[in-house]
Amino acid sequence: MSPHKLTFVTGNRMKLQEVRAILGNADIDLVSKELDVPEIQGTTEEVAREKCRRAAELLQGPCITEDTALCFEALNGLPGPYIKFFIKELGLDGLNTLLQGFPTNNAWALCTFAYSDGPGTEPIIFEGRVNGRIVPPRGAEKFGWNPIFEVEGTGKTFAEMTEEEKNSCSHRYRAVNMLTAFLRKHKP
Ligand SMILES: O=c1nc[nH]c2c1ncn2[C@H]1C[C@H](O)[C@@H](COP(=O)(O)OP(=O)(O)OP(=O)(O)O)O1
Ligand SMILES: [Mg+2]
Repeated sequence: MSPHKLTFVTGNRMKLQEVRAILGNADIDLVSKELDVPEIQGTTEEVAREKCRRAAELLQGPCITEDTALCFEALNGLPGPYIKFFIKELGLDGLNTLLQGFPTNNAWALCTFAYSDGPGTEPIIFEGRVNGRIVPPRGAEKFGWNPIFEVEGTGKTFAEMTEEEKNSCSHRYRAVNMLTAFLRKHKP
C-alpha cells in the first residue's frame, strides 16, 4: 500500500519536528508547507477550524493544521489559543507572575489538529490534552512554554524530558494518534 500523503501547514518547525517523530514509521508521507495562516479569535476549536479552512483555500487542496493552546484553570482556560502572544509580551516568568494571587496553578495543554479534504469542506477536529501545572522555568528554553509546564504525575516540565519522553506522552502525541486512527479508517 502506498503511504498516505499529507500536507501539514505550519510556520513552526518544532511542531513539524515533533509530528514527524511521533509519526515515526506510520504509513504517512508528511509534506510540510510553511505558511503563516491568519488566526481568528474564538474557542480553541473555532480557531483550529478556521485556520484549516484558510490553509486549504491557500493550498487549494487537502491539508492538516494544528493549533496549540495552554490553558490556566485559574483563568477559566485562558490564555488558551492566545498563548503565543502572552509568551511574547510577558515571557515565561511573567506567565508565572500572572498566576500570583490565584488559588491554583493547574493548567492543561491542548493540541487541536484539523483535517480538511480541500477548499469548501468542513474540517474534522482531533484533540489531545495533557494536564499539569505552571511552574517557574526549568530545563532548556528551546520550544515555547515547555519550561513552565510540569506534566501531571511526572515531576518534570516538558523541557526536562528527552524528546522521546515528551513525544510519548504529550498533547501532540495524543492528537496525532487520533488523526492517524481516523486516516487509517476513513482514508485508506
Ligand atoms: O508542545 C509545545 N510545547 C511548548 N510550546 C509550544 C508547544 N506547541 C506549541 N507551542 C507554542 C508555540 C506558540 O507560541 C504557541 C502555539 O501557537 P500556534 O498558533 O499553535 O503555533 P505557531 O503559530 O507557532 O505555529 P502555526 O503556524 O502552526 O500556527 O505555543
Ligand atoms: Mg499560529
